[in-house]
Amino acid sequence: MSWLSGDEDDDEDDRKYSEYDESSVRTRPNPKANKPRSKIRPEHADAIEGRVFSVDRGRYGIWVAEGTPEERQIIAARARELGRNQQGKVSVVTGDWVDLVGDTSGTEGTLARIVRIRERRTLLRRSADDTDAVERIIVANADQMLIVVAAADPEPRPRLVDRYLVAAYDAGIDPILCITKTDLQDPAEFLENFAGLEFRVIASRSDEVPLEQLRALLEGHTTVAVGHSGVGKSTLVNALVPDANRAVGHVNAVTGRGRHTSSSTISYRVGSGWVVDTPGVRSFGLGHIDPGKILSSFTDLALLAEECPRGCTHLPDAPDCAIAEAINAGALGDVGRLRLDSFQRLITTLGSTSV
Ligand SMILES: Nc1nc2c(ncn2[C@@H]2O[C@H](COP(=O)(O)OP(=O)(O)OP(=O)(O)O)[C@@H](O)[C@H]2O)c(=O)[nH]1
Ligand SMILES: [Zn+2]
Repeated sequence: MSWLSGDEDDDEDDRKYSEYDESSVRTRPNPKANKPRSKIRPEHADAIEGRVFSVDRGRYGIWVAEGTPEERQIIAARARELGRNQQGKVSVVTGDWVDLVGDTSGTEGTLARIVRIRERRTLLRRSADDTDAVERIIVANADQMLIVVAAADPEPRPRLVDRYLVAAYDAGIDPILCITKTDLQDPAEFLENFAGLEFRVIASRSDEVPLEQLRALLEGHTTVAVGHSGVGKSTLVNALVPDANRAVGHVNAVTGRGRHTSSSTISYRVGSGWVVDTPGVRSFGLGHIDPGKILSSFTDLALLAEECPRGCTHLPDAPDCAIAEAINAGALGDVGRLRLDSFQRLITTLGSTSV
């Protein structure tokens, strides 16, 4: 865990955390890096690509030619040829890169067709609850998760943050923790819960939103924002996104539909980055998650686990767990114990018995 700050005074903290802070420098500077490439098949060779920013009852709002003079928003529907998979219709979700044919002019009243979904780089999913193995996709191609939690009012719950972390690690998405309402409470004590984890932390208060730091974090990335109701997520997004950038407004003007009635996400453009807000996501079940993937997000622990007995749970009561043995022998220094504790807490979150 590392604090992010524009403040020079924090150099000391940076040094303190630097030994286990490798993930915070794992940035992806190339703004196009989260755009998966795939070969255009011969059919629809004239298709153009675009990125889905809204989903509303079978109509998809799509940005095309982003960052060029031809940049525009268009509305599209699914082409029949998109087909079905075992779960039913192949779904197009916010964040998907798609290939489009038909009228792609973006002129009012026109409709393009989505003929292909490009390979997804990440997929953030949830189940209705922890026992439900049916997964729902929240967003495709996000590479960061902004976990918004209030320092107080509502009282922060470490277990809830754990759940978001599990979902992020499972999806291969970098978590960032944003603590709001720091005017009400010093978040230091709460943050001790995460001392063994590698993620970036940013503090915010509504009278002093750290806009520059946030914009720098979001630039060039697709960031999905999650948080419990009342934590101040809207306040944060409102400060970050002037009304004019709200992509969703344009779609409503074209379709004449009510404001994001049935969509559970709303996307905003911030510089060359995207923020996908999830106000409609009420629960975050983890029934679909594979605990093995959580371990692989802890690369240092995963390496030690190679020596574990088959079927090792890596939990405190696991006999001969090689991770625990190595850490007790000082393998990862002082932070090793904290990391193992955090990892164990996360997999216990899943109620899993085997990793
Ligand atoms: N003291 C303090 N209050 C804040 C801060 N940020 C937001 N609030 C207040 O907290 C309440 C909830 O803020 P919202 O931004 O609506 O929270 P939200 O997470 O979007 O919640 P939902 O709209 O329910 O999803 C509002 O009354 C805000 O004025 C902050 O930094 N400090
Ligand atoms: Zn083990």
